Amino acid sequence: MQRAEAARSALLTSHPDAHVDLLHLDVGSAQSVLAAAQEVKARYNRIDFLYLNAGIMPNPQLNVKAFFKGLFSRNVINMFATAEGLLTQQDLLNSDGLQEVFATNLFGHFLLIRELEPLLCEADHASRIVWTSSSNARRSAFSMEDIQHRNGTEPYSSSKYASDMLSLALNRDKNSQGLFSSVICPGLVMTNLTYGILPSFFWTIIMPIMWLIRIFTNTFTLTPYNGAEALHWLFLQKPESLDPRAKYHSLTSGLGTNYTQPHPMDIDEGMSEDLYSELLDLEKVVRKTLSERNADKEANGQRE
Ligand SMILES: NC(=O)C1=CN([C@@H]2O[C@H](COP(=O)(O)OP(=O)(O)OC[C@H]3O[C@@H](n4cnc5c(N)ncnc54)[C@H](OP(=O)(O)O)[C@@H]3O)[C@@H](O)[C@H]2O)C=CC1
Ligand SMILES: CC(C)=CCC[C@@H](C)[C@H]1CC[C@H]2C3=C(CC[C@]12C)[C@@]1(C)CCC(=O)[C@@H](C)[C@@H]1CC3
Repeated sequence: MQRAEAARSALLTSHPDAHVDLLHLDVGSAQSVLAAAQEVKARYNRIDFLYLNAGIMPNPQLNVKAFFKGLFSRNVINMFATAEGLLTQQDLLNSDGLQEVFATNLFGHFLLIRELEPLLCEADHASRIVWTSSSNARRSAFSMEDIQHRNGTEPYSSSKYASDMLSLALNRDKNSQGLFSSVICPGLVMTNLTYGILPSFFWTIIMPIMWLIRIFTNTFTLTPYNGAEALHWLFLQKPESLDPRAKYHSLTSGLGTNYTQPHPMDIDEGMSEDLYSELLDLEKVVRKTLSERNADKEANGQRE
């Protein structure tokens, strides 16, 4: 919570009238999500905006050969914008027995939304969900037979594609109850996530090249401030005016101007509805396992 305290202090320095509450939440743990949601429900009776930004890309491996091949191909701009074919990750199982990337980037957020539905779905009041997705989300990385991506090497791409589909399904099912969901991509931003792919000194050395590439793609937003452009832009829009099938991209021009642009997502209604039901089924299993585990713990505690 130390970093959260520091962020809170910084916010209060720039906005002294703001009210900033902190809450501990590990989206990669079902138990933690349920506990945090209980706390939110106890503290508040309405949610206006829920930003689902937490995400991981563990053990990323860069395919150097594919990078140099792509560099001299006609696909070079797309390669820099989406990293298609460049990255794989090694995923692990978490304490709930779920794939960690799936659990953190998608399922934990799904469970949180489900728990907070009473605060999010009020017919007389619009609530907004915003997912931080990625231009790395790709249909071919996702399989309905393996939604957790147990058998592949691109769990990040798969989880982000799943979040795009889930957003569409939420809009279809919940717009009538006042809940609206949108998806953004912040572009390539220098954060701990990118420092996990290549070391920070390397990024510093190639920074002039990155500014040069920005002229051709505009997706190299590079700073968290620039990357947050689409989040801010969405905040200012009327939810009914937004396209549920669009991903809103933060972009930065060669001259450093920030803007937001919608791009159609490569998703279909049937598949997103199927994913939604799969997630509901998995939720039942996870809740059952948790309550059995908690009952066991209680019984053991009483025996001691
Ligand atoms: N950087 C980039 O180029 C891009 C990033 N994104 C997405 O942006 C989002 C933010 O990533 P970014 O800032 O780059 O990466 P960082 O690794 O710097 O930050 C990740 C954030 O997610 C939080 N987080 C991670 N795991 C958990 C968890 N189990 N429970 C709660 N919070 C968690 C971290 O919290 P804490 O600090 O407490 O650990 C941190 O705030 C991610 O969803 C990422 O996929 C999308 C496109 C491009
Ligand atoms: C810029 C140069 C000369 C070298 C860097 C090559 C790659 C490390 C880099 C190229 C495209 C980048 C990229 C991402 C990570 C780093 C790259 C692969 C992301 C996958 C990071 C996370 C995301 O969600 C995507 C939006 C990024 C897409 C581009």
